[in-house]
Amino acid sequence: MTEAATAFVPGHVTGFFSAHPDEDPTVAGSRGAGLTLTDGVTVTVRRADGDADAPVVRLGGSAADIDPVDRVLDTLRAPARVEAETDLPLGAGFGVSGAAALGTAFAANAVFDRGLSENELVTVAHGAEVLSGTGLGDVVAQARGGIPIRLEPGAPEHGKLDGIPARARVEYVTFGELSTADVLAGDTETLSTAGREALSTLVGDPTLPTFMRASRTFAREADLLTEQVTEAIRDVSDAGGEASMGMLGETVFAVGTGLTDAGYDPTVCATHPAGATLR
Ligand SMILES: Nc1ncnc2c1ncn2[C@@H]1O[C@H](COP(=O)(O)OP(=O)(O)OP(=O)(O)O)[C@@H](O)[C@H]1O
Ligand SMILES: CC(C)(CO)[C@@H](O)C(=O)[O-]
Repeated sequence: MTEAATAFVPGHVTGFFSAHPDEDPTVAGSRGAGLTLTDGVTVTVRRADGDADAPVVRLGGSAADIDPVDRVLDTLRAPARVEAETDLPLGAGFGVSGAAALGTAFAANAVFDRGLSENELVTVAHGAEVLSGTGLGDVVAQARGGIPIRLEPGAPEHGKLDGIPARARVEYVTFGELSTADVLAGDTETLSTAGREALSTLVGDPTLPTFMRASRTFAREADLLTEQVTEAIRDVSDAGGEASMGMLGETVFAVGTGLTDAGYDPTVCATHPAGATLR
């Protein structure tokens, strides 16, 4: 009997997206594109030890409420404790909740011997994330790795993914949080129109420079930019680099040394070459 299992899930920063709600959470999702990151979330699932007072989920050592993680445990009928560790900022557009859900699915399947396939586990985590309102496309992107292009929304049996064949150093700074649940619960028509245009631009030229340009146009047209984010993107541009806003957070990400060259002190990572894995 396995007592514990650990999974690693890359972070995912969305550059642009369109929202595609549906009553069926495996059909619901987003189209768009983003970067998966070597900075991610390490998730350990352990069989519950019978201490009813112990928190089910810990994030960075403290008790945490991550709704999609609870849903994954329910779906997999897994009486477990979950420990998530990450260096990524929370609530700032790095897909921490999706990563925690996907890592929980992979690790709980191993611990409780549930016998599900990767696509099935991605479907469980994607559905949990959609029902929680915390994301639409992070889970499928994090399961793929690299630089995913989400051509069709939804879990694996409905969604369709492609990718940009490139690798890059990635820099980021975060000025604050943006509530994904609030944005997704509001009127998403304007942002989705901008997201569809950005996707057609990227599909015509699936390269990193076009991804960065399409993401900047999206952020502007979707009306999501804040003053600090606008200023940082402009600074990077003035220094000859490429940056955009991480959806959905008050986050700026750049490829190469864009933020450093502009005088910022960013966190540095890289695009992640592969998707979520058990350790
Ligand atoms: N101080 C905190 N701020 C924000 N979230 C926190 C905090 N502490 C714990 N959390 C939990 O961490 C998770 C962060 O995930 P959330 O969906 O808010 O953002 P994200 O996944 O990092 O970004 P996004 O969905 O915008 O890509 C949430 O489920 C939240 O419950
Ligand atoms: C909605 C979203 C931007 C939240 O991080 C992400 O899940 C996405 O790209 O679908």
